[in-house]
Amino acid sequence: MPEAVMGAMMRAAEEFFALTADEKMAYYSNDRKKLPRFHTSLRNGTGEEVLYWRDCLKLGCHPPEWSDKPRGLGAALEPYTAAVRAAARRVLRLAAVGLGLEEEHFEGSLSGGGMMNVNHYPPCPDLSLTLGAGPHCDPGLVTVLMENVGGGLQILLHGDGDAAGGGMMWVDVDAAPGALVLNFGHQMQVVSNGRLRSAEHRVVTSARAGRTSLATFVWPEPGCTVTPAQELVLAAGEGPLYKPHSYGEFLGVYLAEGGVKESAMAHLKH
Ligand SMILES: O=C(O)CCC(=O)C(=O)O
Ligand SMILES: [Fe+2]
Repeated sequence: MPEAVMGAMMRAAEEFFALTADEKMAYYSNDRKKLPRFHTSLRNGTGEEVLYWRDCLKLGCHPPEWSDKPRGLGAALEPYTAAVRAAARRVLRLAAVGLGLEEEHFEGSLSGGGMMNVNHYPPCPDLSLTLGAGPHCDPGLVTVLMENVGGGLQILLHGDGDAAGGGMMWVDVDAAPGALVLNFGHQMQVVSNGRLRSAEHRVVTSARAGRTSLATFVWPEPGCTVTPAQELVLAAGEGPLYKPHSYGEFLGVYLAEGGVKESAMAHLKH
């Protein structure tokens, strides 16, 4: 992806979070369906042991639109979204071939939807009290992530079950400067009938520096019915692990469940 396209988008995101609180709050809403929407501190509530320190601007990508301050955001959004979708399409074609499916399997309405999280995690003086974002999987097919400061994103590794903690541990995603990070979401696990798993991830805070990240989600159109790929189900003779479902309906359930992998996937299992 052209560095100028990535740089302009990141600068615009940083400028948004540098606006006054009043300017940002013009977009504040608790209505999960609204776009664009500014919100803060994922799942912060009473009785939780950890506080989530994140501000987030949620943007629609179809079409990408922004006409307010900062002006650079409106100009940067379209070329960035187009480049990200092109990168995601390449990865989806490779994934399809790797799974033994037609190269075009994910094209069309299966990958025709999406949106973007523009995230900002302020620096935090006491890391034991906060997370940037709690453990979750993304709901769609693939997420393309760009960050301005390395470090913060962690992924849950599933070991062999012998190690302490049941073989699970959080590991840092150590991306090279300027690299994009891609992770699969729930719908990839469904289509691949469990061969490619949705990746559980979280974000830890830093005492030194704030961090801005852009997560662009590529997912099915809301009216699309998602099923495990027939070829995979038949080839393995194993039966479909997941039920056919409307993506729009699943997204409603996912948002209500707060991103916990088991409860979201329980709605899809046969
Ligand atoms: O900031 C990050 O590295 C991850 C953000 C994320 O997981 C999300 O927006 O879904
Ligand atoms: Fe995520």
